[in-house]
Amino acid sequence: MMTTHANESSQQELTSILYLDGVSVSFDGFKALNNLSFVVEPGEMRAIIGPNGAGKTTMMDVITGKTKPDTGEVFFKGGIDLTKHDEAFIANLGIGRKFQKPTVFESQTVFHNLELSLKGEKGVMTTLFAALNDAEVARIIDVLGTIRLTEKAGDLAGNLSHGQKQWLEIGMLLMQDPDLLLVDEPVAGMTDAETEQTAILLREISATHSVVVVEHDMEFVRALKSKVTVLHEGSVLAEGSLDTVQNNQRVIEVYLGR
Ligand SMILES: Nc1ncnc2c1ncn2[C@@H]1O[C@H](COP(=O)(O)OP(=O)(O)OP(=O)(O)O)[C@@H](O)[C@H]1O
Repeated sequence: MMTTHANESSQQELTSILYLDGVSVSFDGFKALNNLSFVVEPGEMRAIIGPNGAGKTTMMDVITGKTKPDTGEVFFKGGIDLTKHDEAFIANLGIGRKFQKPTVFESQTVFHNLELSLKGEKGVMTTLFAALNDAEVARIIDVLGTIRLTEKAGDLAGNLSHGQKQWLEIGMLLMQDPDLLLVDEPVAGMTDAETEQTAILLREISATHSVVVVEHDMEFVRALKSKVTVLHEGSVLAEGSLDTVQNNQRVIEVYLGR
């Protein structure tokens, strides 16, 4: 008879939005990920924390197909084996990634940045001259509201504050309507007010999308009110509410207490 654990695992594999099991990645013999396993449920927001070098970026790289794991399983939406696909294909499957540094088109307006991100692979030249249909305009207006940039729609992206550029880039991801958003250190360099707004904004987004956020700022992580996974040396050290992991002795030793 199969063990209960195996049955539970395969059940989670089928119903989860993101499923990592036993994932290892080595660089020249150094294990950046070491038997990493965690599961994100549909509609969940998850914060990933951990010291420098814990493997957070490598984990994102594995999910988005930039790095192939040496061993382990990575599944999206139940049955899609992400280890079998490249980055472009995975992005089209509905996984949007926001890197730490914003990469908006500075010489274009906020509105146009969102327009250029519309799904449909129209190509930049076509998009520049194609008229938007009503549904597309409505969608851009909706996203402008979500990212708090309605008033800035006609401004050049280059004139936005650092925090607003981060929001615009989140908006550009939202235009593609991904099922899963991966957000890397969104509040680094933000003002306190922007950081607070970003937590509210991501919580709103998580009502309709699954979101994985990597972040060091504990006050921000608390404001996300999500389950937290602590990585250390390429594995999960602890998982649970922020209060639970903050009181975990091992977490205090390797990360929070330093
Ligand atoms: N391409 C690579 N070649 C060699 N070593 C690498 C490579 N990428 C990552 N590493 C190493 O793997 C480990 C994990 O790195 P990773 O960037 O995933 O950690 P991190 O948790 O994102 O750290 P940080 O919080 O500093 O961004 C580090 O020790 C890093 O030096």
